[in-house]
Amino acid sequence: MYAFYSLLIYIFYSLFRRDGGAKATADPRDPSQSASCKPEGSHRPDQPPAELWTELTGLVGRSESEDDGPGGGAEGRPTEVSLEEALVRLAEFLSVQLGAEESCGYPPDLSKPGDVPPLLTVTGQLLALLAWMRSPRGRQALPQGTQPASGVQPPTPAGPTPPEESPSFSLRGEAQGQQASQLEEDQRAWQRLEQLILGQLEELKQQLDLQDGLGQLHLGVGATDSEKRVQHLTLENEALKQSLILTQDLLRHWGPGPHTRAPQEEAEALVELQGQLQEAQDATEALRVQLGVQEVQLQGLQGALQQLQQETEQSCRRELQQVHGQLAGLRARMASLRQGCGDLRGLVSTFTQSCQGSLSEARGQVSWALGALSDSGAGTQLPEEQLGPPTGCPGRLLELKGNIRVLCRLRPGTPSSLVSSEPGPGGTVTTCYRGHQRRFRLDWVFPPDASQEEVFRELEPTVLSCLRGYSVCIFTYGQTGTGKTYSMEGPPEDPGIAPRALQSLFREMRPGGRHCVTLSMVEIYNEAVRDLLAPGPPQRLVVRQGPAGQGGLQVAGLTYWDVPNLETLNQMLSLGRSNRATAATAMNQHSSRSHALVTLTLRAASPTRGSGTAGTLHLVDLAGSERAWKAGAACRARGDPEDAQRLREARTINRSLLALGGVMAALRARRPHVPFRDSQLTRLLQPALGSGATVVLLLQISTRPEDLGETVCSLKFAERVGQVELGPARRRRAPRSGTPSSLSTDTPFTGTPCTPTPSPGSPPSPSPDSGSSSARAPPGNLLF
Ligand SMILES: Nc1ncnc2c1ncn2[C@@H]1O[C@H](COP(=O)(O)OP(=O)(O)OP(=O)(O)O)[C@@H](O)[C@H]1O
Repeated sequence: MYAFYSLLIYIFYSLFRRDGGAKATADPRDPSQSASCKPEGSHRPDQPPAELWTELTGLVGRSESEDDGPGGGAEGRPTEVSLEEALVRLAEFLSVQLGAEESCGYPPDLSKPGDVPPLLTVTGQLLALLAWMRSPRGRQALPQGTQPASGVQPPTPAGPTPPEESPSFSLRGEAQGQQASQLEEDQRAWQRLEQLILGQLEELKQQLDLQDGLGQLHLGVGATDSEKRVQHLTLENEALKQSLILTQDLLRHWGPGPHTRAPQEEAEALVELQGQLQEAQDATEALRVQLGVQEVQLQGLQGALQQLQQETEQSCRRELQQVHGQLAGLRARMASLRQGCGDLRGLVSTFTQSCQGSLSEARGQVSWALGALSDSGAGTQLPEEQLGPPTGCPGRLLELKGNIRVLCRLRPGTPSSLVSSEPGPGGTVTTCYRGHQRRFRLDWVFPPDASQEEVFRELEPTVLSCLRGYSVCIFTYGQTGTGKTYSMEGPPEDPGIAPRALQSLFREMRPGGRHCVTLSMVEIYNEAVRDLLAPGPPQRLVVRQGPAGQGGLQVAGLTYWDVPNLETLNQMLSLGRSNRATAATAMNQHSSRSHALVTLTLRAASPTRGSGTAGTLHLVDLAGSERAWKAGAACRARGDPEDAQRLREARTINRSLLALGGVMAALRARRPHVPFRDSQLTRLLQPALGSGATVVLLLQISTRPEDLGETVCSLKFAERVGQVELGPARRRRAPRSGTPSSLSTDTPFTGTPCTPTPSPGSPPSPSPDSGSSSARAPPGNLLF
């Protein structure tokens, strides 16, 4: 029982100390402090009843220790027990207590109001009070009730606007009225509860007094068990009394008490608080508005900054692009200047060489003339080649014109808007391929209706320069079926470049002249070099490098024919053509499946004891380029049993043409290494493409839309070839009377001796009316 009352006191103390602890500490009359001063420890029973008892006494002990205050020392201070924990302990204790009473044989009859133990009643009331105090209303009312009247400050003069002046006065007045009435109601409820608890405590006190009297009666009698129990109860009663007194003090002190603050004051305080709240809200709102304005300003500034950054970036980019453009322009200008400088250098060098050539030629002429005069008297006529350049030969102009020229001839056929041309010198071909328009400039463009005569007229000066010792190479290049063979050979009724060139050369040479013409003709079929003018069936020839120091190439077994006249030459050419490999392709019924190389050497003996000239004319009819997939598809569509053969031919042709492109690219870039050895074609063309040679590329293109891809490729190749510089054209000197072996390295093919036979597939035998052709038999391996 003692513990129970102590616990009750503790609960009260905890309740009120938590709610008004600060004030209780500050108040010297604080009952909790007086409670803590009470020597409750001395009232504890000598024999602890159970664990629960220990715990409860521990709780009380803790509350006492806590009550020691700040001066009590923090060392060994037990942890604070929560109110909830105390309540749980109280409930447990009650159940134990009731159980003990039941076990004693006089259980209380709870159905009768008179039999309900006052302890239970008081506890119930306390718990009800506790529940009310923890409710929102209790929380609201309790602090006000426990605050001393002095704590309420009267409204200051500088406080909020008087209610009469405030527009929200009526509303606030209503709120204040409601709060005041609620306060009064709570106060009345509190007083009722207080009265009730006090009454019950009084009843409890009376019962305790009764028990106390009984205890004193028994205390003096003896020391039986009942007496001991009575003594114990007496002590417990004593403790209860003290607890009761303490509880009353607590209630008196911490109860609502008389309200010192009038409702009017409360209302004024409320108004003031509301005013302060309103002010705070206004200030907050103003700050919020200010914040919003500053945020807007910040956003504006950020936007401006971003715009400024973008503008700066754009202007920087523009300037950078301009600088790039200027740089590119300057680079291009520098390149063109460099090129112009190179051209000028070339021209100067050409001109110098030309002058030197002319000078030496003049010297030779003078010396020859002097020799002739001394040998045969003043009436001796000068040889015709020394009288001046042949008619139609522009002489030095040819050298200055450039050593590589690219001409383009359009094959007749369906005109297409995808390929257009501006014919004539410096003409252009414009293609529109895959939506991309491209313009190619060439040295000369022949329209589809250009005649063979027109084409040759442009080439004739170059051809005739061979008579003066120049090395000239004319080759036709283009897609299969575009007219390469037509342009080079031509039909008998409309001959092409080769027959016209030979005719022109023999016309210029004049019968009885000092020129000696030799001829050789080979084809390259599937990378095999074959002699088309061999007396027997065409044999595969071996091409190899000449002995060190002599340079050039060796083509072992190649026949080399002296041609006395044009008729014999034409006969031999037609024989060689007939030996050439042809086959039907998708684009051409008589497609040349090999590259054909005709080489004519024109040696002019010098009238003096000096060296003569040795001009060379290479006429090359290349096999047509054909895309492999196209060739394969065409073969399959035709159902040709020799499909594989055609496909192989197409691949070999393309490979060798690719090698030719590689050689042209290396020459154009002036690389130290030119890959002449990549194919048999480039190996054989090496002398014709060497330094000082004159090269004419006749590009054949188709205007058909389906051939547009190949046409563009061919034009690109021609463009690359046009950029090659072989240096100024140079004349070749030949020994005064030499054999082919003594010719310079660009002298064409020489061959092993053979006896001409009239059988088909071999060179024609000499005929009395047409002169004679004879195969030369140079000593040993002959140079190419
Ligand atoms: N300018 C032209 N005028 C008239 N006919 C032409 C012309 N060009 C080409 N042809 C004709 O086109 C056909 C193919 O010509 P050609 O054999 O010369 O082509 P190619 O380029 O040599 O083909 P391939 O590379 O397959 O040998 C021939 O029948 C030829 O008569």
